[in-house]
Amino acid sequence: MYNIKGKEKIFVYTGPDGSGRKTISKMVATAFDMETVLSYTTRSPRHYETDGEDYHFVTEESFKQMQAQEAFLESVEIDGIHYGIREQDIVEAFQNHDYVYLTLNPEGTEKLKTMYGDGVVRIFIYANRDTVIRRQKERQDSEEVIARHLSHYDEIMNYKNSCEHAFENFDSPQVAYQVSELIETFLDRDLTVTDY
Ligand SMILES: Nc1nc2c(ncn2[C@@H]2O[C@H](COP(=O)(O)OP(=O)(O)O)[C@@H](O)[C@H]2O)c(=O)[nH]1
Ligand SMILES: Nc1ncnc2c1ncn2[C@@H]1O[C@H](COP(=O)(O)OP(=O)(O)O)[C@@H](O)[C@H]1O
Repeated sequence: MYNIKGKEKIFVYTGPDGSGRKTISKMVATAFDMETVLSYTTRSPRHYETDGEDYHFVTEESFKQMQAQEAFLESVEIDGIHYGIREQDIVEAFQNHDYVYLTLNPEGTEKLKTMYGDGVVRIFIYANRDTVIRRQKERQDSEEVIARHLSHYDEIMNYKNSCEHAFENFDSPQVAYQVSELIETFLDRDLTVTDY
């Protein structure tokens, strides 16, 4: 297991699918020196996804091989699909950045929290059921994918109160601003005032 050092933090975005976790996390990351680590998954890419940009899409066989080599820091199976974060990717991300962010389901989030304690900050992003349905329809997820995601909605919402921070995502620029303010509080800035 990778040992988190000094100022290093893992910000984990969790919450219901379609609530806007990835959208918010990307908006926030533009303002800070933080990097994400893509998961490996055995599911096929959706029409709006690209290998190496959204996920590393791999076969069942390669995933199993990676598991056998204990390559994953954390991995889960959701509805028969495997997802995992490769430990070496985390090691490399921390070589150049103090902050790494991930988008995980509550099970994976909880595993990382147990491993790293204060090194992990959980940011729960949510929206009501109708809104997540509408957003998934807008990004043209299939009825089957939407139904699968909705079957987890209530259970995922139950995780909200366990997280350090929770934001309802109506207006993404506003939420991104609020999350950025939160991340600011972790920055170890030199607060000397300079007159120009
Ligand atoms: N624990 C864990 N969860 C993951 C990982 N990669 C993705 N997830 C989460 O797994 C859930 C299911 O993902 P999926 O249905 O493919 O929807 P997606 O969020 O649009 O990719 C989502 O909540 C993802 O954020 C991972 O490596 N580990
Ligand atoms: N505040 C918002 N208002 C309207 N649409 C949004 C908002 N936040 C995200 N979206 C859109 O909703 C969809 C789901 O967002 P995404 O970030 O992919 O969710 P998640 O990562 O939680 O599954 C995307 O098409 C995204 O552009």
